[in-house]
Amino acid sequence: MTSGKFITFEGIDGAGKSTHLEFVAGLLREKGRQVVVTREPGGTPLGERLREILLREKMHLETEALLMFASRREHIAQVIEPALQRGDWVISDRFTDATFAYQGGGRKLAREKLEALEQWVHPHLQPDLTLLFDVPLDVARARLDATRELDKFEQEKADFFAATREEYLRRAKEHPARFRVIDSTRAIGDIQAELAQIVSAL
Ligand SMILES: Nc1ncnc2c1ncn2[C@@H]1O[C@H](COP(=O)(O)OP(=O)(O)OP(=O)(O)O)[C@@H](O)[C@H]1O
Ligand SMILES: Cc1cn([C@H]2C[C@H](O)[C@@H](COP(=O)(O)O)O2)c(=O)[nH]c1=O
Repeated sequence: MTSGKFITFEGIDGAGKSTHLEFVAGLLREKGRQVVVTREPGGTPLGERLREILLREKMHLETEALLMFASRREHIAQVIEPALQRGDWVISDRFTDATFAYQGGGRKLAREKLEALEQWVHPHLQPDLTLLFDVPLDVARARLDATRELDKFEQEKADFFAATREEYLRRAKEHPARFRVIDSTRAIGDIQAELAQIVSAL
């Protein structure tokens, strides 16, 4: 059995990450891999119910961080770990970097608290590769406005997203072996050409 890998997609809302999930999954399937595509918050029946609450209801910032990690605990137990143990590849639309970026950067929750939760919930699990889709705020906002009704996070102001993006980029610098920063302002075809190179090197 080949060993599976864990790939996460990250970026501020509207950066374009979801556009490329199935493309990367398709590349891996062409190479004969079994691929599980999932997301956070969500990915399990309980996680999807938590997602509904998290994306709609206002709450204390610590409640929000705890619910993100509660959803994640279930996701790891029910989906991520079983898939990796089977030798499948897992692609998740967001994981713990999102909590550091949104609840830490955006909402200013102390990083030490998030590190403690990370140690509790997944002390031995980290993505093998994190693709960070990076765009300036105005580009992300224009993409969102063109597409849909905005959820609780998407309605946040520019300074929230500036801090979220900054924390993503800080983490990418902190973990250079794991992160690949993708310039997501480019045409979709150009981004996919880069993704194909990254995947073939895995
Ligand atoms: N490189 C690109 N150029 C132009 N438009 C793009 C590009 N990438 C994505 N888009 C468009 O931007 C919109 C948002 O993309 P997408 O849903 O992939 O973003 P996202 O980062 O997953 O957002 P969210 O996290 O809020 O779900 C979509 O309409 C998509 O077609
Ligand atoms: C995992 C995670 C997510 N969020 C936020 C980020 C997004 O605004 C939503 C998820 O929606 P998406 O469009 O499907 O990406 O939730 C967060 O604040 N903290 C997290 O840990």
